[in-house]
Amino acid sequence: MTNSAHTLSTRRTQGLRGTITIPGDKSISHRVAILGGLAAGRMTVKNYLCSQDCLNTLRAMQQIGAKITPLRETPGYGVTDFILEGCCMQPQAPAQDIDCGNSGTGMRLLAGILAALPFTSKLYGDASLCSRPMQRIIQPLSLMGADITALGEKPGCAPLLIRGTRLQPIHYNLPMASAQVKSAVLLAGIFAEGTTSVTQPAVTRDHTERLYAHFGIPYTVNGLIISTTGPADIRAKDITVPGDISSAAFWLVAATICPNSDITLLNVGLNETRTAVIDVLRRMGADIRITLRSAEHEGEPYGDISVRTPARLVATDILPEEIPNLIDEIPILAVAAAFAEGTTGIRNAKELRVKESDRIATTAGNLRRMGANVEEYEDGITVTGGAPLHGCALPGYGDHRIAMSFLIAGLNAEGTTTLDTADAIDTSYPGFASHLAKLSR
Ligand SMILES: O=C(O)C1=C[C@@H](OP(=O)(O)O)[C@@H](O)[C@H](O)C1
Ligand SMILES: C=C(OP(=O)(O)O)C(=O)O
Repeated sequence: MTNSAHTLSTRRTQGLRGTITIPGDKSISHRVAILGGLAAGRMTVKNYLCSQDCLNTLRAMQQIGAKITPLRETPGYGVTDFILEGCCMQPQAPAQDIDCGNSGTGMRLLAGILAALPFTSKLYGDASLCSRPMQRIIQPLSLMGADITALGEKPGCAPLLIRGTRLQPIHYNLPMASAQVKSAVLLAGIFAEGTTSVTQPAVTRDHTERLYAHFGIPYTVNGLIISTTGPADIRAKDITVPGDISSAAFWLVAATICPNSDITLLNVGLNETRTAVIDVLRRMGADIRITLRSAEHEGEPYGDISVRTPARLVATDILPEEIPNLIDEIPILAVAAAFAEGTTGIRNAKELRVKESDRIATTAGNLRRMGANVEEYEDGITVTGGAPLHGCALPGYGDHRIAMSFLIAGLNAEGTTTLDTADAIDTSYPGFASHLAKLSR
């Protein structure tokens, strides 16, 4: 691997070897900052993800009154362990506008609580975030009585001006399988008097619900309907964040497509609403072994994963119900598909068009540039494997998952693969480059 300003490059490896510890889960870290930052009391947070997205959410909570005391700092990475003292539901108005950076999760979840707090706040982000749809949270929150104005150049987009007010409970039918929208409504529901519920069209990641159990916030799950009853108290309680399976996914694929690989990933979250990537890779023939360390550790299962190069890789169709549970892993799964015999179908995934980049277009475009056979559809792609990939200079589109996916593709491609805007990787996986260097030595 080579490295300059904002580009990173990879070349064909002799195989990946070694053991790494996967950094904290991004989705859980955002939610711990928000709920812990509102809670009554002090809690110890361990293994928080020190990525730009999650640091922005933590800073937002500090702006409204949460306090942080660092406990452990990993040089070059950040403070993963700290004491978080919540504002005990008595937040203060932020002195400055709140920067959500590149994070859809941060902005949408924060909007859910700020809509109910007794002050005006403004959420902004980078160019990518300010082009992503916010109407999907403005609509249900407005039904609850929220006063949110989208100030962006693009209609329905950030910056968001939020004038906090008293909210009413609602029942909301989620029009898309989005854990962010579900969570924004459920977070607002903590403040509304009565029962707020959300019916999701398919199972989406359930970290919000698990954290409600952890922090003593009332909630029920009845099939696809999740309900909470407010106003609720939040009791501070220590927590350790498991490793992020969406970050582990890059190595699951790397050790599957590169001959002579044998790696172990420690401390990976194995919540079943997140593990569809493992099911799909196993169907394709990947040799993945799991050692469960704990079936329920503070509400989330986690374990170690060993991966080694399989004999052969075959195509599969990703099922519609699997899509929400591997939505962020689709670019790297598409890379795996380029190494599989046959045609892999990835459809029913039009949500990918509104991520940090249009991931249908950016994944298809970069695979084609490397020589893969790809068909693009409105709701996904098909990839026919077998054509050898060749390295080239590729756009990263400022999208962390696109940059990491194609750096992994470069590990089994002819020549050099270079990604621009690779600094975006810090959005979710600071330490990716050093893990790459460690495993592919
Ligand atoms: O709730 C969350 O933490 C997330 C939900 C997903 O987004 P959607 O809810 O928009 O599908 C995912 O893409 C994102 O990285 C994190
Ligand atoms: C889509 C992602 O995150 P967010 O929506 O929080 O920006 C992601 O991490 O791939």
